[in-house]
Amino acid sequence: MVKFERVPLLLGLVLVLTLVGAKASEPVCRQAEKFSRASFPEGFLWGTATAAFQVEGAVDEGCRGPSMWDTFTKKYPHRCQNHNADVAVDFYHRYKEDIKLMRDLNTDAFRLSIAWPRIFPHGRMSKGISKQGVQFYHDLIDELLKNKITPLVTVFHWDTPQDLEDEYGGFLSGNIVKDFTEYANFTYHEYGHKVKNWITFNEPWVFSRAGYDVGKKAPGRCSPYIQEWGKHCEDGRSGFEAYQVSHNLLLAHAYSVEAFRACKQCAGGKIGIAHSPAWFEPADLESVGAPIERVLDFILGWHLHPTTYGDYPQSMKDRIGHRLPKFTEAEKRILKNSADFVGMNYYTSLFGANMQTGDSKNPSWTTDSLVQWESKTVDGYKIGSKPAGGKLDVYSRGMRKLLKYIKDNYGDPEIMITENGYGEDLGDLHNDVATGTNDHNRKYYLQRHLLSLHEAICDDKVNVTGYYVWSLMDNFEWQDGYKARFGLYYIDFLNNLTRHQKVSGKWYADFLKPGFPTSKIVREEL
Ligand SMILES: CC1=CC(=O)CC(C)(C)[C@@]1(O)/C=C/C(C)=C\C(=O)O[C@@H]1O[C@H](CO)[C@@H](O)[C@H](O)[C@H]1O
Repeated sequence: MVKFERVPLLLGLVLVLTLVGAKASEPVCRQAEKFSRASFPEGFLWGTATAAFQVEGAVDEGCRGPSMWDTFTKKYPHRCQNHNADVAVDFYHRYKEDIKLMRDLNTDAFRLSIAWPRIFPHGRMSKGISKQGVQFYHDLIDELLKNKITPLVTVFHWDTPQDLEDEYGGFLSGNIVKDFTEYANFTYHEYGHKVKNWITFNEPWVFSRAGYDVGKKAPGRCSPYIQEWGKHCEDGRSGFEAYQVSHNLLLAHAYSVEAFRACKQCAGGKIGIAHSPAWFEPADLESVGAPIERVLDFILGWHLHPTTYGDYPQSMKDRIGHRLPKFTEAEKRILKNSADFVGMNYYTSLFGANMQTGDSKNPSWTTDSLVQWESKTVDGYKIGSKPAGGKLDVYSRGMRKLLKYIKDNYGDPEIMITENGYGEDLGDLHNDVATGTNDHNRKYYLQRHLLSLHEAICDDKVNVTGYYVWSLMDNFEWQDGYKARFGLYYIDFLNNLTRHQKVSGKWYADFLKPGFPTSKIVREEL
């Protein structure tokens, strides 16, 4: 029998054992009267995200050199809606005003990217450094810090210096590893004492597949047999180049992380990659299990497996064979554990249908995975709702499932949602400010995803530490030009790029306002 006076002692022992048993990384959720930022763990970062090429403009200022996206938009205007990013939304000149908008949203974090050709206009240091470019990012970062907004810096968001494209084909060549590492290392040493959160690469899967397998994004390379885009591609080799590009990119990541970890002024900082997986549900019984595992390996494991475990997923090696480059043992060692956190950009989910055979004569990333992407099951069920004008199906559970999947399969890492947002094409009403700001669909999208995120953190105990809405404001949406709007602020392109807060922006600001009764939505309504 337990004697009364021993009870406190026993309770103390239980408490100690519980604390020892609990993982230090496990999130501590808080009770809040209303669903709001107060429902999330203390210290969670709330922000918005952008990328240099999509917002800055000023492409000829401060000695900036051209990037491959400048070339792509000028050489193939028809592949980008006849739009370019020469002015974009003029963030280069208006960043102070835009930081006020971030304050108005009650955000405390901001994801930006550095444009490589703004720092090294010709791609490498020996060919010149742009002092103005370097200064621009100092000014921007200082202004953020002055406003108590924590920067998350992406070193590379797709704007390869054109000179490196011309010299050796950019990421198609192993030469990029040295040049990228030099550039990244320069940024770490220049800004590492001010910036503690870093991302080396944005969305390697999209960069390699869309640029070098499908040909939809710069540099627009693919084989002629690729549906829809093949007719536009002047050069390329689908089923080969994307794997080579990612191989070089992964090595560039690993060597640059080694440089980051050796950089004294970067001490206390962390660095990762921003991935962009979709979640997949099986389209039929035949697709349950292995096919879904395989497509997740292809879309996420391709880059997350090497940076966690040092090599590509076995399913990719089995399927792609000699077309998948191999890492040496030394490279595997440097790749392993080369990310301090996992960045995840989440937008949508799809159904995956098992394919019996690939197309060995006409290889491509998609057929290599032996999984067909579908937006409906054979019975006609949709993965989620797609409001009129919306770019993608809305399926917030996919985000929760992916977070749990990463926790379970990649060693329970720290994760940041580095992008999440709703894109729409307003069609004929593109320039109608009232329509553009009345974006209830975006507000619902954010609400649903934040509820799923809360479940991932508080119920599944996934270690998520930040959330960034894509995007602060409408901007240059790559091959969709300015037609697709993602912002919490509407840009009036006909009226001096005036910024207008949308309904979604107002909602996010309220959600983030300390103590504000933001919303009556409860889980059952999901
Ligand atoms: C949007 C998606 C459609 C698909 O068919 C495949 C997905 C579901 C995996 C998908 O998420 C692909 C996304 C792509 C191609 C691009 C992307 O995620 O880009 C990032 O998102 C922003 C909005 O598109 C973009 O502006 C930003 O620069 C990118 O980081």
